[in-house]
Amino acid sequence: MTRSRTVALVGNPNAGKSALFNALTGARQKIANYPGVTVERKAGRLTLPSGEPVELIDLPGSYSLDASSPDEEVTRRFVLGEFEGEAKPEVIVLVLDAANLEQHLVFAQEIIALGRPVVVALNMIDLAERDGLVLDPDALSSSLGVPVVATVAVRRKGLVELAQAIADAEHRFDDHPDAEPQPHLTLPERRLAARNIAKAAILSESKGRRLHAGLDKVLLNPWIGPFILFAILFVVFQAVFAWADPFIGLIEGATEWLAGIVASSLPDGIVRDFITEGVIAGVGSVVVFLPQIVILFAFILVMEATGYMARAAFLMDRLMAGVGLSGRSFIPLLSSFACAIPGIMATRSIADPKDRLTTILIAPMMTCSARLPVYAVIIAAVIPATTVGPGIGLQGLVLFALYIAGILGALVVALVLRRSVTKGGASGFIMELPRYQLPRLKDLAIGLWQRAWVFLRRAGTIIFAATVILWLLLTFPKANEGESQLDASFAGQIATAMQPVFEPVGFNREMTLALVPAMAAREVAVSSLATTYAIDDDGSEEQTEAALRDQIAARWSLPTALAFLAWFVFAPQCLSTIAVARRETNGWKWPSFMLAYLFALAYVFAGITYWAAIALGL
Ligand SMILES: Nc1nc2c(ncn2[C@@H]2O[C@H](COP(=O)(O)OP(=O)(O)OP(=O)(O)O)[C@@H](O)[C@H]2O)c(=O)[nH]1
Ligand SMILES: [Mg+2]
Repeated sequence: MTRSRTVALVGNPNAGKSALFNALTGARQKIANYPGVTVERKAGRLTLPSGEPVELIDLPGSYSLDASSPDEEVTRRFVLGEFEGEAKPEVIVLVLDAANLEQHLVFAQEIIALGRPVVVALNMIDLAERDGLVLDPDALSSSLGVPVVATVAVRRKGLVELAQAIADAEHRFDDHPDAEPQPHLTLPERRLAARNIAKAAILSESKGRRLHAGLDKVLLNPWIGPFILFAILFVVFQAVFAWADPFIGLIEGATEWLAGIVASSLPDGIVRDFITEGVIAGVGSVVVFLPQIVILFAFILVMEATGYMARAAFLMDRLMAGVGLSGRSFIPLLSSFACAIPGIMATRSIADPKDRLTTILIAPMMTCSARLPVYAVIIAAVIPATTVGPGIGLQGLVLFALYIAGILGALVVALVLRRSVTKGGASGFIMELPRYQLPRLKDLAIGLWQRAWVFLRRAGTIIFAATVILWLLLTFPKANEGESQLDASFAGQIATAMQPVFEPVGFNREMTLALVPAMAAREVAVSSLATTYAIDDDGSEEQTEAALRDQIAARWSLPTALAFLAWFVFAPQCLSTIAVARRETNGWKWPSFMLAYLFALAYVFAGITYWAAIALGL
């Protein structure tokens, strides 16, 4: 009995092997637009044009014959005939993605060098053409020394030609069975050769595609790429301070004007106090940060729209793998820079439950936009607006450092969690990179408007409510003659009771007090301080963000202010985040864990910052 001959489909992940397999055999293998779909070999029957049946084997995608993962191992063993009782495949069909030819040629050379009969299926030529790339299969064939057939697996194009080439390859090899394996090339040598072969196969390439390829070469370069990303982020945080000032001035002017009108038109009394100290000082002190939030999001939206953000994710993938997370966690973590709530919801796209849990647990450490007002007001108050280099403002630098502190903290925590409570292997991830595009002004405007609206709505609802409650607690009971209102009030009493806990990390009583309403939303810390100082400082007529800044500058020492900033890098100051974490993890166990470890981190880091600053004589 003669065993039917076998033909194997080999190539990089996502080249379209399974799609070709299905088209050639009528099978229904799972295909999908991401690498690593096929993880086992699957056999089917292919009838050659001569009517002769052969066994076609679909193999997992692979980057190299030096297998690193179990699925790649299957491919290697099959191609080299290492499976017990199975012969080597008679013909290897090497499936290449025409749109990513250079990358795919790296592995292709390794296969061709085996000296076995090979037919190249130059697949996805439709995508290449869509991108403005016209390839010459004959040129490719003469560089590689094997037949090349252009195919579009999903549209059944080139299938007959491919089957014929398979039949021919078999016979040609039967005639010259003595083909010698070629000398082994190292990976860098194969990379270089891949570039030259790919270049030689290009008939024409549109200007746009060349530009995009050139951009990617720079932006995704393993050395230059991260540097550029870092530089861009650096500029963003500089801009948040440098560009916002005139706009902040406008809003401040408007608040002052409003406060003036209220002060002169309302009679002295509780209503006037409520409006000036509670609403205008409290809510107004938060609204003033709108320009900074808009600037931050303008940058983020532009990076998303141009396709740069996906490249940033790609660059971060290796870093993420280093701490046991996959690049899949990047997008959820990135959304957490706006707010941890959508970020935690976005983790639903992470298949591995432990990957997902780890991502949820660290998401609150990404600096959400609610922290920006807190950071901004304290930085403006205690960090001098000097420059530390050409065009580098110290305030922007400190803000940048706070964002980095949150990211580093998250990475370290992920590393620890992945070795302890959420132990497990990291899953690989390679993402499709979208094409570069110029952002559309209209989309940008809509995106910014949405962000601004979310922020203003928060100011009008949750921040307003928390400020009003705090104002009531600060205003009653009324102080006796000679007593300070802060000491006498309910809020003051609460703060005094909590103070022993926070005294060791350098917090003063107003800061301690601000922590409580800030559980509703972090920005409330700002409005709370503003209201507290407005009530405490009855002499002043000015009750704006500028006044708050002056109060902080006058009353807080630098170590105290830095400790407060360090606290907010980590503290899980937001009940809605905890509630979402509960919903997404189906229970209180993980949210409680999250609360506990984040508060502990916040406390420890505030303390370290405070005492280190004192030791440094700041
Ligand atoms: N436009 C176009 N899409 C294709 C073509 N061939 C495959 N695809 C698509 O490319 C994606 C990947 O195809 P698969 O067949 O799963 O790729 P694979 O090589 O088996 O990938 P792994 O199993 O992960 O190694 C799927 O979304 C296919 O629909 C083609 O010629 N043209
Ligand atoms: Mg497959």
